[in-house]
Amino acid sequence: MMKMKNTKKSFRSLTETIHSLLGFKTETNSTWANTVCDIIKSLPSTADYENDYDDSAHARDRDHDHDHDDVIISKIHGELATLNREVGRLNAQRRRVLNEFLQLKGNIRVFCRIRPTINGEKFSHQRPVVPVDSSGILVHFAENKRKLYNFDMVLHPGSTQDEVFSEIEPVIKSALDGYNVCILAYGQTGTGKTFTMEGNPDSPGVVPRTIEALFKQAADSNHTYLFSFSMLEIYLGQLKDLLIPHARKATDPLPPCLSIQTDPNGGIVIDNLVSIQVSNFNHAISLYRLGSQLRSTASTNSNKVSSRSHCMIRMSMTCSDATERRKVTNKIWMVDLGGSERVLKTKAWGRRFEEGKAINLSLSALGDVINALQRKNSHIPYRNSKLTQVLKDSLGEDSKTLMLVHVSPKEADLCETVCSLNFALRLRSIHLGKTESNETRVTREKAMTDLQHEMQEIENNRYGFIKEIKKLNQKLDSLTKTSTYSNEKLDGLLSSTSSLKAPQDSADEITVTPQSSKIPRFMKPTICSTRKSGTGNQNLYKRDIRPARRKKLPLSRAESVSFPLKNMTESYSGSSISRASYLVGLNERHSEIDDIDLSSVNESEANYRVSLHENKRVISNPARLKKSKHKEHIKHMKQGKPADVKFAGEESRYENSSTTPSTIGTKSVTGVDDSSTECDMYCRVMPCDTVDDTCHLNDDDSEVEWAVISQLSTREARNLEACCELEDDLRAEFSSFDKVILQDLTNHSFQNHEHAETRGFSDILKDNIVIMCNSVLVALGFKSLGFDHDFFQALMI
Ligand SMILES: Nc1ncnc2c1ncn2[C@@H]1O[C@H](COP(=O)(O)OP(=O)(O)OP(=O)(O)O)[C@@H](O)[C@H]1O
Repeated sequence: MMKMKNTKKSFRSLTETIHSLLGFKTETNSTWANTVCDIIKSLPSTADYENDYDDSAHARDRDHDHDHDDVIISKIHGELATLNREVGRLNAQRRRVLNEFLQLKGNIRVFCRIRPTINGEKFSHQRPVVPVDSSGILVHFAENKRKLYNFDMVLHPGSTQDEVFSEIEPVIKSALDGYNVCILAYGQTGTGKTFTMEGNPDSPGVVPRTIEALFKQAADSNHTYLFSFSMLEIYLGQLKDLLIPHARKATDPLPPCLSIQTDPNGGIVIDNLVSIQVSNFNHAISLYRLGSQLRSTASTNSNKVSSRSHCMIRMSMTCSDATERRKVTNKIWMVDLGGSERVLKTKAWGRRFEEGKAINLSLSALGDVINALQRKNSHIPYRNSKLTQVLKDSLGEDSKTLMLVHVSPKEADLCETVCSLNFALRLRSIHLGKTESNETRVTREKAMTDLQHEMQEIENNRYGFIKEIKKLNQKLDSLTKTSTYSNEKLDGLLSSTSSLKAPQDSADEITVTPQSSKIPRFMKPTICSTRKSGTGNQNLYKRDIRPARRKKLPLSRAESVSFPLKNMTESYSGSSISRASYLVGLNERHSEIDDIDLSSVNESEANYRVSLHENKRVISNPARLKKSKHKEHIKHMKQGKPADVKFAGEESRYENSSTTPSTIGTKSVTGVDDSSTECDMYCRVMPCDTVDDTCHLNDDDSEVEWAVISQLSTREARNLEACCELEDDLRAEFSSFDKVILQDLTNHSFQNHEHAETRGFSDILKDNIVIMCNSVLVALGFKSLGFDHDFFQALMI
């Protein structure tokens, strides 16, 4: 206090001193005096000093409070760190218990789902397939001939998608723990495999739920996961990438051939398979929807929209900061197997017959492999089908397999039902049934119950810790208005706490949980699923289907259209570029780039190209050019007219981007009416076929900042109308953007010439009138100067 008073005095005396100085120097130097006066004026008054003093006293008090708060905050931080460590420890324990539990349950588990009756199916006699409890099914062959089938779980006809998924969820946790996981939907055609895997918007199936759970659980964990999505089908024994449009005509370029390879660690790698890094659920689901549209389906006697192939969805995940994980990179396969069918019964012929045969053969090979695995045979016949080759590293010892066998409730299908049940039983009984003595079974079941209790305890403790963290966070919030560990995240953690469920006791009661009618956009059905729903399910699929006819999009023009391939090759090591004629420009410079981040298109796996520049981004789709357009382009080029594209043969592609940079130059396609420019950034794919071809692009590639070529083009994207459809897709996918514009670039190179050649009559008339007027004026000029026309003509000569 004394010190403060002294300071006050010294300030006062400073004013006095300056005032006295002013008096002393006034006569000698007026400028100096004025300056000093100014200083005096700007000096605070005495009252101000007093206020300052009070403020500083308060500030001191506040500082004191702050010091106190700081102590509390650092204490809370310390407690939070301890609690988080505890949660981490419990997570590790939970992982171990879960794994032990699943091992006891069996690494290969078989569930059976009975389809409910649909489309007014009626039963004249007693139901042929009756669930007796949560693990048994009674099949009535005849009046007094019945057989009981046991499974790990029986999902009765009324079981909801929620119930199905709750049984599957533990294996998803295993996937995040680094195990390869395989979920297979098996069964006769029309028994609901696709329904289980894909579901519908009201009751989404295993695939969307699994993807959602993966992202959610990964976000709740303490680690960073990188997910990538792939989708393929095995049709007539051939692998087809479902993220690349299929060739439809003989002249269409073939998509790259997929081949199954084994890496040095014994893992399976599918060469050329597109694998797109997905950053969130919406992104993955949009790709799933796109892939579903390309599935091979057909109408058969048994199912209106029958899958004629095995559809395989792969979510790969990499987590390098979790040492306790089984593998750094692992995957989860979700497979909608083709329907097993008796070809005689379905009366299939021709292609349908071939498809049925191929499906049956691969299913039989799958059965052999799982059977051999269960028996622990030294030889596992993986090589007998493409299906088992692809799943080789996800079916064995170190992975978790879940087979969902589907059966029909119809008496007419009894034969197929028994075949499916026997198939499933063959897989299951080997490790659990016949070879297991009663004593072992009791011990196993006891161990499982113990683990369940242990898991419950872990979850309770974890819950307690998380609640504690939440409270501390709130306290911290009130002190600092910031929190290191958001409560939303904690809410997620709390809701994700799970326990190992005991099998349900009663399966007889059929209850259908009403589903929410509010469905997220990504759950809206695909065209394929809408078709698949058939008449019986029309109420379930209420997608805003595109109008049958669409107005053509006006061509948007770009001042300069460029595609910085040379930069692309730096950021991406993809293997090929598809021929493409269409362009998508996005006008919005949006900050939520992560939402559409297709930038991490995988290594050497396909037709995707990514270029990343500062802020802008463009999405372009590779679509094939019409043959006629190729010819036109070539013709124009030969005539020396500006052309922006060169074409060569049909089949060849850039095989390796590292060989292409030197062949890719730049050339402008400017000269297009810029007043009509609608996009401020463009991207185009250069449809060069051979490495020798030179694709010219604009030197000024600053306009293209983000270039993502994805398979967003549908197979029909060959004309503008199809582009309109594509535009719809894009709008849906990237609704956060202001505008999505498609541009038919194939017309670009011709626009100048067309401009000259297609001038209207009015333009020609206007030109002629101008010439006439000029002539009259010149003539009048000469006349007025006194020269006659002879003189003028002489001049002209
Ligand atoms: N649990 C269920 N609840 C309601 N409808 C179902 C259920 N299971 C199947 N369905 C309906 O049965 C029909 C056939 O199902 P789905 O197409 O999924 O069979 P599938 O086994 O995939 O046939 P395929 O092998 O021929 O492709 C569909 O209309 C589907 O909506």
